[in-house]
Amino acid sequence: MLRILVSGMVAKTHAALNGTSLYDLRGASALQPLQIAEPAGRPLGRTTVCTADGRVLPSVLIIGVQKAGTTSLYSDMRGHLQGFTPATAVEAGAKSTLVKEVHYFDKAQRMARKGRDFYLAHYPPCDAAGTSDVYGVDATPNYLLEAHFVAEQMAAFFAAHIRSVRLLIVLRDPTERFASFFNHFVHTQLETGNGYSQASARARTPQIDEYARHSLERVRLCLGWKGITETSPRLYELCGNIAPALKGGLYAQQLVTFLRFFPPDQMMLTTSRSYVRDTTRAMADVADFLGTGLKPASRGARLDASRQNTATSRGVAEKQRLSPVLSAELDAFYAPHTLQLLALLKTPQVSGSMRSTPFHPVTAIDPADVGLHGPLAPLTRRGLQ
Ligand SMILES: Nc1ncnc2c1ncn2[C@@H]1O[C@H](COP(=O)(O)OS(=O)(=O)O)[C@@H](OP(=O)(O)O)[C@H]1O
Repeated sequence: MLRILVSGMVAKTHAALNGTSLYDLRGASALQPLQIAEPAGRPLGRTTVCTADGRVLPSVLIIGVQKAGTTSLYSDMRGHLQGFTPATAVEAGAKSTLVKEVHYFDKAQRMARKGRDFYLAHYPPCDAAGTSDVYGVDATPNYLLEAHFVAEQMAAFFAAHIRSVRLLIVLRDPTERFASFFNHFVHTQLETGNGYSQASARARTPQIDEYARHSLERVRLCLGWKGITETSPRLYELCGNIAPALKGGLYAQQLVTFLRFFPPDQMMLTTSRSYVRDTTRAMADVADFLGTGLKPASRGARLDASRQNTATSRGVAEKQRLSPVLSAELDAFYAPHTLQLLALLKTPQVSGSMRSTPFHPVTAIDPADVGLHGPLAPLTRRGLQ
């Protein structure tokens, strides 16, 4: 099964590595200027932004990290923040009325075929939403993972109104994230039989160590083809697609890509460990960042810190754990990239304005929360741009 997976990835990756664009968005309505009722370039504030046809413009985007607790964060924000309007599924045939992941900016074909109106149709009319203080939200954690494509599309979509957007990111120890991603993937395959029968999926369930080893091997092969080293900041861009599970933890380059388009004062970071350690504080920080208030705690209401959406919790598949050896190998693989992340967060342009909580100021970040164990090597910004 691993081979089936890998060959699919390779086909995609070859297209990406050869520099060919898989999709052509020219002429798509996705790229036409967005018409907003208010003057362009309004500063960050706490009033609803309405499109010219009277819809709430999504302005709060939880862009990552996939498998870092974004479902809990989204749920807590819905339950505890004032004026927080989730996306509503108005697509014909949609079964649910609430959507966490709209998946627009990461789906080139969807953007090209369905266009901007499809995206905006997920948000309520301003009249219905109330007079002010309403934030449309799109919580699609894949956006950060696919930063090289998404950031530019998103910036083009918001265009002159880019200052209305706030981006939230939860970081997680990349090795832990890798394991969570793997278990999620196995669970999805077993549940849906995606691409092959459930029986055959069960018989061929990949083992997490084998998968990790294979991912590392494939990336190393790619590094050879590309003539770069394992510590290169270009690894994400040049070899990321060859091993999506590994790519997900290369946070520095994902953030750098977004920072090319979005000012850091519109971005807020937290870590899953910090969020779980003190969820109430994290939520207060999110409220502060968005300029909104916390809803008065209703009786029985509680933050969602205990929520787990693992494969095991749904009883579908047993969650696999990495062996200490593979866990250490992944830690070593990620270490230079995490050092780049910490260096990025300490650069004056970023640390001076990015809302990083609860490790504010940025220098107070606990390296262990993002997977760095042991003494820190001197931080370097080299090659980050
Ligand atoms: N409150 C809280 N406390 C501890 N752990 C939590 C919490 N909320 C989410 N999680 C863990 O986060 C993982 C799921 O992350 P996401 O919700 O971002 O997944 S997804 O990308 O939306 O599929 C998944 O991690 P794993 O259990 O390691 O798979 C969840 O268990």
